[in-house]
Amino acid sequence: MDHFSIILNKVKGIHFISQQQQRIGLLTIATFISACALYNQVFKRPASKDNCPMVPYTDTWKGSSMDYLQDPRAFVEKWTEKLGHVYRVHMFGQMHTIASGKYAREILMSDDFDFGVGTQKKFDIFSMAGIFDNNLTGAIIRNAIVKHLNPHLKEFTPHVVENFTIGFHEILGDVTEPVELSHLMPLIQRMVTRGSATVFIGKTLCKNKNVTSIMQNITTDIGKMHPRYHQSWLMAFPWMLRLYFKLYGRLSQDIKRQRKIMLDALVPEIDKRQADAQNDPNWQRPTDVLQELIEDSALSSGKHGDIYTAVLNQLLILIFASIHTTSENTSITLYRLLQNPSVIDELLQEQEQVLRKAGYDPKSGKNSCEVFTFDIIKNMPRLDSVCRESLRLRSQFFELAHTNIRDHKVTLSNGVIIPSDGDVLINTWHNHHQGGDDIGEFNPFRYVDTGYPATKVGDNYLVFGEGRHACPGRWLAVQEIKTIVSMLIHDYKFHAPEGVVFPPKGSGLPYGKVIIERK
Ligand code: HEM
Repeated sequence: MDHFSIILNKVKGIHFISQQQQRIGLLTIATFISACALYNQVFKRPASKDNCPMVPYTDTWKGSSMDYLQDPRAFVEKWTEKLGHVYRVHMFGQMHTIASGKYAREILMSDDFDFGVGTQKKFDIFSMAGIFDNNLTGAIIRNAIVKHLNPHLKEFTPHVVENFTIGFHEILGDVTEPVELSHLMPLIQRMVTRGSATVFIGKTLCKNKNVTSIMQNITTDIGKMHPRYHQSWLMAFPWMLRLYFKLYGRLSQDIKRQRKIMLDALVPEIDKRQADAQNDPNWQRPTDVLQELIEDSALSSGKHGDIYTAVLNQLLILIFASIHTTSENTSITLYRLLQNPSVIDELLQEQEQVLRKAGYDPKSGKNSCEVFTFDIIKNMPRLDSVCRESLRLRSQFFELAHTNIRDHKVTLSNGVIIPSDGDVLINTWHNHHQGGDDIGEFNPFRYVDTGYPATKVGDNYLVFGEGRHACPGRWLAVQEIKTIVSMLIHDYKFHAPEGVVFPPKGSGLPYGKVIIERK
């Protein structure tokens, strides 16, 4: 089967007029795109006039992609040592500038570079989710989080904790006998989804299982359709990759079905809220993100389509940014604890002290729903440090793609030129490994009393980015991670009978069987 038939089969539900027309159309597009790609690679290589060193490569199409993917850690360490903080690597069909040290900050702090544009070139999850809003802006969701979610975290916490418990029971029931899990992710994803759903869509909609199932799985489901898993050759053709993303979002029956389920739930809820706000004198305004979006003047202006579609698209952006990221990082923290069980004991001692000080009897058998309030969690510096250390040590290498969005070149302070539309990857691994001799080790209480909580971004902690676009949801994320860890270690005993593996490549997500037993 040729490449174009394969794309067609992968992009579900394509219905063109005839097979022959499909082929002619796609071959024409592909020939044009390949010619442009070749032109870009041969004639538009970034100027070497800026003396930026480059990782040598022989394969014009793959560049250094395979070397990097096979052993990213060795690749990053070798070339950073040889070439320094800023160098070029040809990967995934194009030249990238790699930046570490202070140059990472220079990129992240600059308005000339954009994370959204850079990321979408590699994985345009918005198009793949059927979001085709030309006026799309991240400012709306950022505003809803910064102005309305973060200030209310404390009051959200009881509902979030209650829903973590519901999520736990949905997956594991009462755990009357020890339960074996092949991986922690499904449990954590459900807990994070249930907890986040109360904050995002409110106390009524969060009970809709069809909606929460989509919230939990849509990022992974779309991720699995990325060509890197089934048509990796497409990665060498950035233009074709973009075409694939768009076609998938336009034609996938799965996406159409998921959007319809979400809309079927959202439309009556939005209608009801709008009617109640107008007609019910005793109406109590919900404090969730959904209400902020309904009232957002830009979304109701019609510029982003009808209000229902506009709100759905913003909620999807929020879901993509939050559920999978928080679930992954909660699992990473828990696997670190499973790898270092003595740290769990130390965290339990901290819990006991904090709970006693707050007037709880830790042995009273009270369930964790009631005890883990916002203030209790805030008073656990050792837990916070474990969290920061676990996230810092995550296997991440060249991340946070940023594109020069200006129509002119940008020159970094060392003279390196980033052409218009040029891409920079941040060498997170290098920055996260700057410090003392033990910086590569898991030192759980490294950050206790240092003034560096898990939410504080910095040059050597880029988990949440840095600068004006640093993750606005990190307070909720860290609060969720710490609460889930606290609840689980408070009520259950955990162990990993076959050990835990932190793979140095791929997603970098740790794995290992886990046995959970009620205390
Ligand atoms: C551990 C979990 C999370 C991680 C690791 C994470 C990481 C990130 C990173 C690296 C960025 C890009 C920052 C930059 O451009 O410099 C980002 C942006 C963003 N995150 Fe998070 N995030 C997490 C959880 C959340 C949560 C829970 C929310 C929502 C409540 C959220 C909402 C956003 C939004 C809206 C942006 C875009 C900000 C903008 O463009 O101005 N994230 N996040």
